[in-house]
Amino acid sequence: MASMTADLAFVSNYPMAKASCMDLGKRVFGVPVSPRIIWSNRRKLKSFATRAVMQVGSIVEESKKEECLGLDVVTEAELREKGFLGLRKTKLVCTVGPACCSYEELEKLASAGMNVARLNMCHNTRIWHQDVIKKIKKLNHEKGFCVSVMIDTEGSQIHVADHGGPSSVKAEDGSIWFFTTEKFEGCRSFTVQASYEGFAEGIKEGDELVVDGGMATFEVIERIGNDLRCKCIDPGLLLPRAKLSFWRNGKLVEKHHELPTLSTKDWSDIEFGISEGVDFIAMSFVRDADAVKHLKNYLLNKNKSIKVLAKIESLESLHNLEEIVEASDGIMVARGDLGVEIPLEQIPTVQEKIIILCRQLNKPVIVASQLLESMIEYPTPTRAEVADVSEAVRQYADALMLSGESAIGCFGEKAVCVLRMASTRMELWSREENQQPSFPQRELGVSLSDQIAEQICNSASRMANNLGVDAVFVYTKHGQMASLLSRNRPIPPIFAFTNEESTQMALNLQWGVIPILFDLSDDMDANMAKTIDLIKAKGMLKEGDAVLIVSDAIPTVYQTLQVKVI
Ligand SMILES: Nc1ncnc2c1ncn2[C@@H]1O[C@H](COP(=O)(O)OP(=O)(O)OP(=O)(O)O)[C@@H](O)[C@H]1O
Ligand SMILES: CC(=O)C(=O)O
Ligand SMILES: [K+]
Ligand SMILES: [Mg+2]
Repeated sequence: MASMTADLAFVSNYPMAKASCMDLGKRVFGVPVSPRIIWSNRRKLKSFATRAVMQVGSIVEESKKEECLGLDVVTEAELREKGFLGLRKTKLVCTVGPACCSYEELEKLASAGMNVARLNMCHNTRIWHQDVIKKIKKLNHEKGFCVSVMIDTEGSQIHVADHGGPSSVKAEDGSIWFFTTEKFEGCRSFTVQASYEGFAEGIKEGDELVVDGGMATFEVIERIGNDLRCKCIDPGLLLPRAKLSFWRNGKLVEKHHELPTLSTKDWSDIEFGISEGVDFIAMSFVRDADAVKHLKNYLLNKNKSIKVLAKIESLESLHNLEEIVEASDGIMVARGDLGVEIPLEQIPTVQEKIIILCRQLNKPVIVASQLLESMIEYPTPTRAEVADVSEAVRQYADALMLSGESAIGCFGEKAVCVLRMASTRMELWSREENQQPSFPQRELGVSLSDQIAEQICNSASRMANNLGVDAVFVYTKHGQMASLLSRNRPIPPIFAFTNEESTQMALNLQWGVIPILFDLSDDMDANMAKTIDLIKAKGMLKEGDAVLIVSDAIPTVYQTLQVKVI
């Protein structure tokens, strides 16, 4: 049987330590695979640890004046309070809206743990969004936060343009309503404006018109040109921009294929995002991989390293899930609109399936919508909401997202704290009480295109867990190895040092990764010595602490790897 061995270069000046590492590598894996690492272990290699740290200590004396560690203020505070293993791994995304758009409110969200700010281009003006982006960049620059910016496209969706009332309107059982595409000013009672011209096309008498995934339901009783006369059969509320879907014989009548994934307005919003230097573009209502590839190529041709996230929120996207995940830089499980297109009871299993697929294909995944919905109005979440949040963390999603809770709610900061506390608690439970194997290797069955990097990171993560190291340091240009390490969901946090700001901001979304902007040199020994020293100088790393180091930053070091298939 063919077996693969990797003979990898150690970045270490200590022959004795190197031999011990190799030996331990063999014992840990049972095969001679050894990632290029330098590490010291409190328990197993005490003498080497002392020597290594002393060596590093002498280097810091020389470099003290010129460097500072670009660790963000939130991580630094958390690290001081809880230590390496207490750092939160699950990332938090907050939607910015009128309730949190001031500098002070944004600062509160950032302090509470917001990693990414999301701007939904459905709402408000570009000037408003520009102002928010400026404030976030100012907070990062002046106050030492590290918050990335995401814009979320409006997409082409069939929704209520106007329902004839100022806010919500009740539809009573048996009441007759007109749904029209005719544009009119002001209110007409029992008349609802739909956003899309072709809204009534293909719709027949007897079809059901479902509002917001079940908030209210109507039966189509007559089609009159572009209008539908409908009877309310399940009373409920019509909210502004309520989503509309049609059902026939218990199946969704799919209408998205009639609409472009990126409208003219979406392209203008993308241009806006590019010029404002956003880090992520989340594409609404992605149907297949082509739209994602198109946007990615567009950005590539403009030499922009903005990450493209595909939102899974239509039935069609579920049919093409694998190709969409493959084509994108990350995924959002957009449960709000997804719940309009599939029965609600299917959401939990679909969510888990998407999270597993994203991990296999190494793409970050965000779980979004209604996580703490009741906190829009109340200062405490329901028990069911906390259970939902914890389940997403237990499934190892990369990130959790707040929508209305932060955008329009009265308790946005508190909602972030609830997410933070629930995630930290569940991460600890999974790990310490050993309820879940920390390394579910079987779930990572797929081999990615760069097998060497994949194997190094799998092995490194396993070593980090088995040896009980305090932290993993990765030196990375484009974030590849940081992301491959994160994919393994190792126990220690992953400190990713990169000299590319776009890499730093993109890694902000990845589970367990603390991205740090650092002036990497071509000398790996110097990089290691400097970064270890800088963390040590802040009192965060003590003698005897163990750090495992991986790198994809320097091509010449990378090329010293050899892989033999025997
Ligand atoms: N920039 C904004 N200005 C005004 N209101 C906003 C803004 N962003 C969000 N909101 C409000 O917060 C609510 C929740 O926001 P969010 O953008 O997450 O809605 P969503 O329906 O989940 O997203 P999507 O439209 O992408 O499906 C919205 O219904 C809207 O009322
Ligand atoms: C976030 C979003 O777009 C949704 O849940 O529909
Ligand atoms: K949107
Ligand atoms: Mg949506």
